[in-house]
Amino acid sequence: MNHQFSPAALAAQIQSVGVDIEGVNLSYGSNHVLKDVNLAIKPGEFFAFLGPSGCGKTTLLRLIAGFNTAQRGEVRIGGRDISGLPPHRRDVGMVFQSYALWPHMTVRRNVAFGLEERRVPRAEIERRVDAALELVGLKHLADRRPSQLSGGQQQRVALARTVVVEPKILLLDEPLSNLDAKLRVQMRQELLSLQRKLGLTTIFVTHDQEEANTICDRIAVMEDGRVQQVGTPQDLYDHPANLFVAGFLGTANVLDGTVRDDGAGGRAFVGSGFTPVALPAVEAGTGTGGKLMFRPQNLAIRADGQPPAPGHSRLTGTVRHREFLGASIRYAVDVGGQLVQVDAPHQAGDALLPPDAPIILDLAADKARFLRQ
Ligand SMILES: Nc1ncnc2c1ncn2[C@@H]1O[C@H](COP(=O)(O)OP(=O)(O)OP(=O)(O)O)[C@@H](O)[C@H]1O
Repeated sequence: MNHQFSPAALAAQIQSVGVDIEGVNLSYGSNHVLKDVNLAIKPGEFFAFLGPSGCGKTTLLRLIAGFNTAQRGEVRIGGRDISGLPPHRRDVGMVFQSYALWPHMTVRRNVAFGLEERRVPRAEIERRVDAALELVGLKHLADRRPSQLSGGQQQRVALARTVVVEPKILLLDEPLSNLDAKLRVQMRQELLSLQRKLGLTTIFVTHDQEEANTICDRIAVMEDGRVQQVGTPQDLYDHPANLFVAGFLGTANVLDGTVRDDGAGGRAFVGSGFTPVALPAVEAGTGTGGKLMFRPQNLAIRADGQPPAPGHSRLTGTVRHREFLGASIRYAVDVGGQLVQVDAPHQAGDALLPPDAPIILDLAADKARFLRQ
């Protein structure tokens, strides 16, 4: 192997491979934790497992790493079934929430450790460690111990230590959760730029939708051991498959109602406190009950007397409370006994609506989604 031992050469050594998870079921005793999980992660993709605490994200990640065993199903890396392989033969690098650095070793020795275990020649170790430290911007701190580093720097050491052995897949288990809010934002951009430089297929576990949205190409939203939906952040936000996904990726307004004929050969959603909302693409028979989901920014406040704009439904309600957010005001509005949130853009000098004020809202019908559950 002709290593140049620069960050670019380290990147060139990494081959992007895909990860396929098929029909995976895993139980701890009677606790069925992963339920028929199927996922196809593409080579070079930055992919997130996103979901609330206890939904099985870490269990799935550890299954890929080889620390857990499924009762049913298969995991393939680069097309090869790795279910029978122990962790050290899977070419998988994992970064833990706690970093798991050796406290008695310098940064350099921490990063070198995996290469020493693999009995890589000393001179090659030195050069590869230099390249990995340069990649994460820590060459100047190579002789410090972990306790002499900030949280963000320790995180970078953990990353350097993982990528220096040139894994095929990088697994990150809530890697930013021990950092303060400002550093978390900075580190997520660093993670993204490192991942792009290396082109390394990366799976990132998080319960923080903003983190997943800002850095990941695609996200699998998980709930109670099942994958609810897979898509780009924008897909999931704009076209959630169900109420769980809608509510997990941002604020979701939900109105109860029923599908009815609109009298012109189409369908409309009908309920209390709003005029019928056209549902042009919905495949639900008349009389089907369901929910209409839309975002706070899909509503516009109208002055009394203005007719609804074309393609809009009219909602009438009462302001219950408001939050001043600077650039906008979020009003919580009672519409026919159901609470709806609306974001109104704010300019200096604008008057705010007080609690108990009547309010008229227009909903852009093409932004609303009919959901059966
Ligand atoms: N080693 C284990 N033995 C028994 N049960 C476990 C074990 N590890 C996890 N569990 C259980 O499996 C379920 C899923 O846990 P997991 O850690 O995968 O969730 P998670 O989505 O990663 O949550 P968090 O965000 O809190 O880490 C939980 O009910 C948990 O209690």
